[in-house]
Amino acid sequence: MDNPVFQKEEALLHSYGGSDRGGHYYGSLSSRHEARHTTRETPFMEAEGEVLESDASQEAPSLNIIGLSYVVKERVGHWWTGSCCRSARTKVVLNNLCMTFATGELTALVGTSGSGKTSLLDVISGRSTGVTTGVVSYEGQQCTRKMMRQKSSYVLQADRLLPTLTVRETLTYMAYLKLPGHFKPSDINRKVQTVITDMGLNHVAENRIGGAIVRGVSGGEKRRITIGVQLLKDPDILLLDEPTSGLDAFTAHHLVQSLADLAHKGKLVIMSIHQPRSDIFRLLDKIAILTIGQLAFLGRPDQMVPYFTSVGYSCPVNQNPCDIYIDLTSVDRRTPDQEVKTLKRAKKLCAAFTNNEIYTEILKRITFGLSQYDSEETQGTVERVSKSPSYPRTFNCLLNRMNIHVWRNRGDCLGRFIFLPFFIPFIIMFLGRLGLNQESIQDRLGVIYQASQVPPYMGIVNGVALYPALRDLFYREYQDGLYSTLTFLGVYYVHCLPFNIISSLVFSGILYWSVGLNPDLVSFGCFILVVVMLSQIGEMVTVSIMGVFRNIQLASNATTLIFSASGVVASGLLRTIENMPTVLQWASYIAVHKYSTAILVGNEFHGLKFTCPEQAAEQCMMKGDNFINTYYPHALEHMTRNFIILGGYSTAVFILAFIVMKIRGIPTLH
Ligand SMILES: Nc1ncnc2c1ncn2[C@@H]1O[C@H](COP(=O)(O)OP(=O)(O)OP(=O)(O)O)[C@@H](O)[C@H]1O
Repeated sequence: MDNPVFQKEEALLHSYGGSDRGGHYYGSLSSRHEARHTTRETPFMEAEGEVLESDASQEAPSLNIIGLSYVVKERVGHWWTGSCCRSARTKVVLNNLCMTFATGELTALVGTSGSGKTSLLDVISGRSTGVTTGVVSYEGQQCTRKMMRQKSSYVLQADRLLPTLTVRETLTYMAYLKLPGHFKPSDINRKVQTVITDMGLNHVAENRIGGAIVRGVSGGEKRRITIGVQLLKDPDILLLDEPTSGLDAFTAHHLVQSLADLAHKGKLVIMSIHQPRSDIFRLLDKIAILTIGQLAFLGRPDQMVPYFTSVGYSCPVNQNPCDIYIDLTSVDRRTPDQEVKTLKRAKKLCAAFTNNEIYTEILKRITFGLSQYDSEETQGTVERVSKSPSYPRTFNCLLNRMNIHVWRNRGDCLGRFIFLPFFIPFIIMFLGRLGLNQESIQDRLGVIYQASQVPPYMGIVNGVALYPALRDLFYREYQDGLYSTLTFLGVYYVHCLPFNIISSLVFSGILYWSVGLNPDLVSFGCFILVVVMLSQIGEMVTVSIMGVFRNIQLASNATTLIFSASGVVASGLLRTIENMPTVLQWASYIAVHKYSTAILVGNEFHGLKFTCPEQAAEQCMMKGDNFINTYYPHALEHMTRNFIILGGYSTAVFILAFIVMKIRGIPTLH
């Protein structure tokens, strides 16, 4: 420990401290030693003596990982046991990794499924959910989640793009969300064009992305767009999880060639890949083989065969070394005997690597890299100050994107405008034109029941059709730190309002005058307002319930049940509320239909006079106001109050959707 450089490194690492949940998400060097899960020792001490002899002309590594362990908790048992009652099993996903990555290099993380490649990228990018110990540093400084989100961009395995937008539109909207507010539209267009050119997307720039039904760009082009989205911010570090998965050999080769070009232009690029073909292998600057969360090799591709040959595993002629050595380090879990045998071999290979001079050189480079930045100015954690776009710009951009998405999607658009009015012919056929005889009282109640039941259902249908795709995109963009949950829900609320107003106007306008409801213009206005509010409430309740149940089917069933129950129990149209059991009478107070029906009944019957056959005059309800006083006693005097409650409902369900999303959190996306 006499070595001055190493002492400084120790001091720097100790000063980081902190826990996984704090501002610094990697533990200190001391916690690394405590949390070590194997008996394998990192030969820091051997490296220490040689640090000052390290070749100073060597390029300083940028991203260093020192003694990184990552532990997650797995819940064991069936879901119905409840998450609180299920026992939790601790799983060590990454075990004491020491790695170094340099700017200007493309490094591939390879290894069999479950070896820890994605988890390592999650930890580096600051998206891990488990407990992390050890140190990740960039340019000599302890990384925080915030810092890594600013400096790095992470391309997930799955493309999450809106199928209705063109390639250029997708990148332009993302540029508005990602780039600082001082970027003018002309700067943004220039930036987007540069990314389109860099990613080789010029020939499809004006094409729609497309989806399962409408054919758009190819799978490889989608991958390039996803990568392009992450390049808009011009990140120092680009992380990619399986960028070639699902691509044919030719497209995969070209994609990796683009990544290598990017790296050679001055970026630090790390990608995970299952089993690179030999043509891809040749494009890599570094390769890391992971197995059982440990490092079996990290070095240049040309070091691989000599290294494995030196530990007793040569590569047959004309074979892809990657295929051979990934298989060699894999654990075969098909039979217990095979598992024991291959696990032993994998552990032996990991231990052998840590005793090899390539590994010692890695440790020297880590220490050398840390010493490069160990100056007064770079002490501590410095986070790049990045100006975000202004709130109105973000809001406007999201709103435009959502509206374009709906307008371009024939199904969503027709759903928004046509579903609600679609009910009109059915209701007209069923009831015909209302007169003012005694039977018309029952018929009017039928129209009121339909007018208060159908709009929330249409809200549910529209919410289920549109919201999930936008929510998936939101999860992705939220993880990139682009905007908040409140902004997303606010934009969704504002975007659906005009659609609900237009469809409610059409629905109410035709229905009201066709069947001949109360011909008073104020009553007509109140009728429209109730229909708009019910549509909006229906859609926002669906959004809230989809926050509770991420399963769309479950959420739509639950929302339908809620509104059915509300209509049956609280409208008073099927059974008078006073005749119901006390518990249901109380429950009706929280049901939206109690207030909407009272408004619609008061609105419809006020001032109407009904005819009555002379012989049955005593059983007749001659005045509409008498009907109101008998069955909805306070409907007229509480009209304003009921409207305020309905307005409060719209706000309450919005707040509920926000709270639910906050409590449920954002799922880890892959
Ligand atoms: N949050 C988590 N909860 C439970 N298990 C986890 C969690 N994160 C990772 N694991 C487990 O850790 C192991 C490594 O997962 P990881 O996704 O990193 O592997 P991988 O090498 O990327 O695999 P693949 O190539 O199949 O994507 C797996 O067994 C996985 O189930």
